[in-house]
Amino acid sequence: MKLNEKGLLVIISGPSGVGKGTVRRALFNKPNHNLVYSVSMTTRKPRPGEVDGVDYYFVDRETFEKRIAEGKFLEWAEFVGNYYGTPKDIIDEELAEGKEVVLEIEVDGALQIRKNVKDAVFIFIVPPGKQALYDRLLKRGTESPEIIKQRVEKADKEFLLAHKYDYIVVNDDVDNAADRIMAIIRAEHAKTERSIHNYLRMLEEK
Ligand SMILES: Nc1nc2c(ncn2[C@@H]2O[C@H](COP(=O)(O)OP(=O)(O)O)[C@@H](O)[C@H]2O)c(=O)[nH]1
Ligand SMILES: Nc1ncnc2c1ncn2[C@@H]1O[C@H](COP(=O)(O)OP(=O)(O)O)[C@@H](O)[C@H]1O
Repeated sequence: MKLNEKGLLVIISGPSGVGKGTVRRALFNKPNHNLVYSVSMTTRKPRPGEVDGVDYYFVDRETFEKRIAEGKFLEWAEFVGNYYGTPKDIIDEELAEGKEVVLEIEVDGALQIRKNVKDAVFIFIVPPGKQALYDRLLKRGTESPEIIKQRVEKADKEFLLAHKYDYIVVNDDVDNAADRIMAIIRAEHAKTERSIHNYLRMLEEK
């Protein structure tokens, strides 16, 4: 029985260092899901251990700007000195296949999608306290103190837009946060319009 013919965009945002990547990896390790991760394109330099095509598509500014001009992004934004964008073509294919496509993106980009896409659920991840952001970025050790400062300052502005999201998830414990996101995705699938659409398709296939 195929009940998820109609794809869903799952937008996960939240300030740098809140644990988006960590929670997303825990989410993908859960059993029985139909999730795929949308690999973004960025002009940021790879961190040690990051793999091109897995964590991001790493490109230079010229390549990124050419892609903007060609309309190749579902959304894009500049974040603390670098471009980040969601490649469009692959997402269209995955949604048509009924997949749940997870985007881990910052607030400007999420709000662009809010305007243009109907089948999307918006989740904002918050830390258990303000100091936690700074502590987590420091512990991760991938950014210089100056960039950490800029990212934490940026977080204050991002919090002001959190009310535009459908759900807030506190990342106190990674596994609990991933469970809550999975519950949100399940609930989204059971919404009437989506369920009726999928149910009728299922009857047609019989
Ligand atoms: N708008 C937009 N933001 C993105 C995209 N990919 C990543 N981001 C966001 O850009 C910000 C910086 O990402 P990154 O440099 O990897 O730092 P990290 O989130 O602290 O690991 C984060 O908020 C990401 O969620 C994208 O395709 N579009
Ligand atoms: N619930 C949590 N409790 C403690 N540390 C966490 C938690 N979630 C993530 N971290 C740590 O915080 C740091 C930032 O997490 P990361 O997933 O890279 O954040 P983001 O992708 O939002 O920038 C990492 O070192 C990660 O191990």
